[in-house]
Amino acid sequence: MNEIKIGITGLPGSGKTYTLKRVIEMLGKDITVGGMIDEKITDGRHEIGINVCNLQTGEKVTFAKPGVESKITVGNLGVDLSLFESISIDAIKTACETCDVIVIDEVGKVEVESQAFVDAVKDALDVDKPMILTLHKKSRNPLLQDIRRRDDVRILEVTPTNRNLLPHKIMRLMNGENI
Ligand SMILES: Nc1ncnc2c1ncn2[C@@H]1O[C@H](COP(=O)(O)OP(=O)(O)OP(=O)(O)O)[C@@H](O)[C@H]1O
Repeated sequence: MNEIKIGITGLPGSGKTYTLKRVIEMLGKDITVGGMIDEKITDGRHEIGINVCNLQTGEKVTFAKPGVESKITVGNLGVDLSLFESISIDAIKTACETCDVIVIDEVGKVEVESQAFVDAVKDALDVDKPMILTLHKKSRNPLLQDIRRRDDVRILEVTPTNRNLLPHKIMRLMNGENI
């Protein structure tokens, strides 16, 4: 597999995580995928929490929930960065050491508040392995700006029109096609 790094970007709710999950399914069981993924919890109408999951072990923790006192918030959810770090940092480091493909979902406004996460993402970008990241589209955070400027990261935007095709395009890029 090609050692390509792909950044999936797009507006909130455009389908970045969905695209990433489709690609992971399409990679199949013979490829080991590691890293972390954010998962929104809803009650059908409102977001009531955010989990961070270790893709390899399945371990997960709810790091944003109502009632958590924090300077960092997402709507009415308070963010506990130390809970976020308790899963994400080890998941990224282990993926860099042991997996075929590294996944980081997502490099977003909340996540970049964690310096340990920022450092882990920077280290992962220097590993010679295929990598897929999802990226907040508008944030001007320095890490996101750096990733957008790197010439070894191919940035692809999910839109309502391309969202069913994009996983196939990503697979072709990972298989070394020059498209
Ligand atoms: N290609 C698709 N086909 C069907 N449903 C989709 C598709 N892409 C996304 N969705 C649905 O749209 C919703 C939002 O998708 P998703 O969570 O992937 O967006 P996101 O860009 O990661 O959002 P956020 O910016 O909030 O993290 C989800 O309920 C998802 O299941």
